[in-house]
Amino acid sequence: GHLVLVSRIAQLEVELHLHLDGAIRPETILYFGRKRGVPLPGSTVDDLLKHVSYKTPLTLTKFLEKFNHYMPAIAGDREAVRRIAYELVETKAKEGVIYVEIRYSPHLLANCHVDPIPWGQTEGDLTPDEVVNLVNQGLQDGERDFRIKARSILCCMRHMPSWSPEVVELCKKYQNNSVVAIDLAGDENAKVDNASEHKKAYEEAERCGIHRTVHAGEAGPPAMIKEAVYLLKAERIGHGYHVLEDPELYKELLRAKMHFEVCPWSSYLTGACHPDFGKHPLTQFKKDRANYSINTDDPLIFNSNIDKDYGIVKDYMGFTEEDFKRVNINAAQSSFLPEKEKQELLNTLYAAYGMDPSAS
Ligand SMILES: O=c1[nH]cnc2c1ncn2[C@@H]1O[C@H](CO)[C@@H](O)[C@H]1O
Repeated sequence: GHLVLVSRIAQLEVELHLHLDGAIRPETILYFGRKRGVPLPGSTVDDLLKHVSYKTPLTLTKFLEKFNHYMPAIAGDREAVRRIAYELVETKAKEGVIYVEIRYSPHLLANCHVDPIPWGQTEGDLTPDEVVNLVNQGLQDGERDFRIKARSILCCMRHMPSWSPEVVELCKKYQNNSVVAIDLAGDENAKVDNASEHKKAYEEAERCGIHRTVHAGEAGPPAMIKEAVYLLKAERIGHGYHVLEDPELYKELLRAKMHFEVCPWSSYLTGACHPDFGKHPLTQFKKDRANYSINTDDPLIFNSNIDKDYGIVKDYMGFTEEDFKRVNINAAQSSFLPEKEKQELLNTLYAAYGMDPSAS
């Protein structure tokens, strides 16, 4: 009878690590490819996904090449940039996410005032600044229509230190107008000459009260995490799996309650972790009651959604409903929202989870 309806605890989620350009609907890529006459590797959703998504581990470097297949259809188009942001909020709302931080590189969606112009585009008139404006509009329209909260994080790219000064300037210009933080994404094993530009950008972010996260220790060694924390003053670590190879550092970060943005299915497909989920760093994080969230990362390329990642940790790592509550409370606590909004988010979760706020 009707009692069955209450048997499943309504699980509301908080997602902190999600790439806008790794979460585009294939239908939207096909639409803009056709509309703009940009050739794509397939003309149906299935064909396109055959090239863009995959099921067995690649290297991080090979995974990052997947973006080449479809970004030319989206980058440089105002309507497309605004729409992918809007649609991602809709997708997340349908998955039960009530607060999401969406990250992207403004430069990788632009076709002017960016050097080099990405994806082999011819020069146009969409600047990184206007990209941020368009994404903000999409996110804000999505928040209104789908009644969840969405904020954004602007990415510096490891291999493009020359873009980083503008990334932090855009964070400042749009601070708390959707934008809450700066990130450093891309291939952490790539050799970079001008890495001091990243450091300068992060110093400026700290000076201006802009929150900081860094992709580190995903495919790279624990030294990258050290650098992220102590040099770049990261408040959260994107992935961070390889922290376990430096027990001293791990102990320090546990003590400091450093937040790890864990992406289970992503970590399998990028070859970041041992393919046996029973040996995944998350099992250790769980034992140690570390501070972490569970995230999808690039659901287009990983052909996934939040249920996939929750399913993996439930089936292979023994996560229970109670564990998921704690994960999401930690995520909310480590979110980059201003204090008052963070409290509101926490209160919403406590109420939904039937928890006493003072008991956590
Ligand atoms: O798992 C990841 N590790 C490192 N970089 C990534 C990952 N997923 C996406 N990006 C990079 O971040 C850019 C901005 O969103 C993407 O274009 C991609 O190059």
